[in-house]
Amino acid sequence: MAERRDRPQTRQRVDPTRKVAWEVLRAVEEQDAYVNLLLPGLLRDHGITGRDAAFTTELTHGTIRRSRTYDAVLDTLAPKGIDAPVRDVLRLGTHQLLAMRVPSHAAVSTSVDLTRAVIGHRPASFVNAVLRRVAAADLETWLERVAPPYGEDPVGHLAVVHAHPRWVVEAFRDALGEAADELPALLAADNAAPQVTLVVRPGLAEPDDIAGLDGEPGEWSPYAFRIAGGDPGSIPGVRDGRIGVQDEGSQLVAIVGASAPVDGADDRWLDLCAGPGGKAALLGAIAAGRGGSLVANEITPHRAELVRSAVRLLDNTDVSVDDGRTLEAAAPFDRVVVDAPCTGLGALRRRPEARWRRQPSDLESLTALQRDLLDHAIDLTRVGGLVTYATCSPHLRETRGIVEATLAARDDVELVDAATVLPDVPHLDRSAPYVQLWPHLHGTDAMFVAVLRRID
Ligand SMILES: C[S@@+](CC[C@H](N)C(=O)[O-])C[C@H]1O[C@@H](n2cnc3c(N)ncnc32)[C@H](O)[C@@H]1O
Repeated sequence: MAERRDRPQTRQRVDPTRKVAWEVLRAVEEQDAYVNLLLPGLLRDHGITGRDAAFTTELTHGTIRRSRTYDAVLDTLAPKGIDAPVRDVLRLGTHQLLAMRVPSHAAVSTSVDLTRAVIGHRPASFVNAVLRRVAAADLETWLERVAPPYGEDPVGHLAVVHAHPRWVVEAFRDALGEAADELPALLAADNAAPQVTLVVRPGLAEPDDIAGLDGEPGEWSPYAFRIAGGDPGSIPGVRDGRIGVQDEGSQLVAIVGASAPVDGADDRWLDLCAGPGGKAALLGAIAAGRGGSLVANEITPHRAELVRSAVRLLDNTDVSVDDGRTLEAAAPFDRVVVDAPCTGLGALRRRPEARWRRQPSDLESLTALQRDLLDHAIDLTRVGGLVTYATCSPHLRETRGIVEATLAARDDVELVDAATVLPDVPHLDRSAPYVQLWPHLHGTDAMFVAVLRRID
């Protein structure tokens, strides 16, 4: 009997949505899995669709985003330690109790059933006892108990309340600069699911292609259309590549890259870091409308395949698979876009696990790569041509730090005011020559853009 109780009870009735969420949490912890890659397949395999799929997605994403905050709650209730598989059941239960509208009895009993089904009988009463104590207070009350007081440790307080690592809170505070009082709003925006935005690629799609869709045009990109919901993959134009799914911030990066004023010839364009190809497809489509061509380069072969797929309708766009630090070209380019590999701290809304996986030490290798890529991009640009440098991170070492170090080291480039290229976009710090977008102000990822002109 005892042996049977210690094994998972395979015949135990278990809610498939919660079981899938638990499996994703385990894979994130044990195998460094990516939620966005793993979850859709598991939903399909288990036949979870519609409202159940939306519930599972919110349960998984929300729990992982807030996992360290929930750990602070759970550790006060179980100070002797919690085994990792049990902790994941408790994190899911805690999210249902404190952040979803799941009635307490349902959140607790389904967590107990889940424990019996996937771990065994023994921890079930422990899970029951801990979750009943979690349910005894609401989120606000728990946060007051487990977060350091704001007055004593503002960064530590915000880190727990908004579930971000301390170093990320500090990086955002530094990037906001004089607007540091917006930090709580920025952190809160990072915990909300982003709206799905389409890019209606010019010259490929017609207004008719989105006519029947429930949504509204984007605010600043003429190509953006924000949809109210549903699966964008079911839209015919998306399936055949005339329309894409692309954050409006990413569209604005491509628009700056394509529109900052250049003197003279303007028909040879390069996207140095193109995978998976969202910006390349928009840049290529804009270039095609002006009679220009694009080389879309990507170092990783499987990501270059994604670029090929994204630009498959554009006969002015060639894909190359090369290291952007050493790529050779027959002739220099009029425009080069460097959408550099970065920490991705500006897109945390999209990747629930990323905030906990990224480490400050990642900055060393990334900033060295960013410097080298920007340097080589300048080498590949003709005199008078433009280099657009972008990151989906607002971290100052990856943004201004890279641009300023490059300007200090070279006398053949000057800074162009990128913000003037987007005169209608509000909330840009127009005293600086850069564009920095923010989730809490623009509803976009926190994209950074700088433009440099080759002068010698
Ligand atoms: C931020 S992503 C680019 C996103 C892309 N522009 C888009 O909009 O879909 C950076 C890309 O740079 C690629 N990369 C990394 N190191 C590189 C290198 N040395 N040369 C060229 N590409 C590189 C990465 O594989 C990744 O696909």
